[in-house]
Amino acid sequence: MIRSPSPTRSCSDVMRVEVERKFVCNSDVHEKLREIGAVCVGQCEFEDKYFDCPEHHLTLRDVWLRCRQGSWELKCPTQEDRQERGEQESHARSLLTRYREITSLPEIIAKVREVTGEECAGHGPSRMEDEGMRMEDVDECSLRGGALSWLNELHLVPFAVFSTKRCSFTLAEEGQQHGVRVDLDQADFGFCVGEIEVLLPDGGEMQPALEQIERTAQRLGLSGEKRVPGKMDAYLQKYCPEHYKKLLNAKIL
Ligand SMILES: Cc1ncc(C[n+]2csc(CCOP(=O)(O)OP(=O)(O)OP(=O)(O)O)c2C)c(N)n1
Repeated sequence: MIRSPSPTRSCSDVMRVEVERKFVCNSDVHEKLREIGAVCVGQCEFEDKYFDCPEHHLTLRDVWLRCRQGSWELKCPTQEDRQERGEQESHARSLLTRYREITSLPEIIAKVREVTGEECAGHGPSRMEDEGMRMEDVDECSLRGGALSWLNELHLVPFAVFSTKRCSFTLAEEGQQHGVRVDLDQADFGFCVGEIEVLLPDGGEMQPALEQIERTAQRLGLSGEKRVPGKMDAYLQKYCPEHYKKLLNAKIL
């Protein structure tokens, strides 16, 4: 298997917005990608370890902290999403997600503190052991990220760990400065999903990205009306049903 230089992508911005549409990955998707001129830019395999406090204060606010191959990333809702939450969404928007991505560790720690209002910290000793979590589960990421202390202090423990084999494609479009990226993911717990994705600098114009994704979906012949579940939906449903139920009830998933 070819390993791309970075499974976390090459964009060097520490803050950017990821706009994406997931799709059900059927057997003819490779052929379809070839037909529309998508170029395979590599395959890679990576492990994701997701963290939250035992009370799920982060994920219940739609904030996703993970360590991928030693690099920390935080995904949180954009300003627009916060405004739209609870309002009727347009058809196209309901299939699309937008998240701000933060990759600078000091900014991640600051954001986690802000989001939880430090709810995760300061309630006595860590509940890792109560939750059956072991420090060995965190060591690789935390050591590469600097130190264990911030995870411990904020009572953050891993709640999902899985590996993904990813095949990535780019699709250029006439008149568009940036191509669209299509990822085909195969998770090690038996789940496959495709993603059409555009990365924007923070504050970048959203509408062209939404239209580019819609055009790509049409070229791939995608017609689904319903939100397509991602790897996390499938993982939690299978391994953490109580956590999954809470997120469904809170309309996060
Ligand atoms: C369709 C949909 N996707 C994600 C969420 C929220 N969410 C759940 S887990 C989660 C974090 C993982 O995001 P995802 O885009 O699924 O990650 P991945 O597939 O590894 O792609 P990469 O980050 O490499 O581009 C989010 C944002 C949602 N509510 N609805």
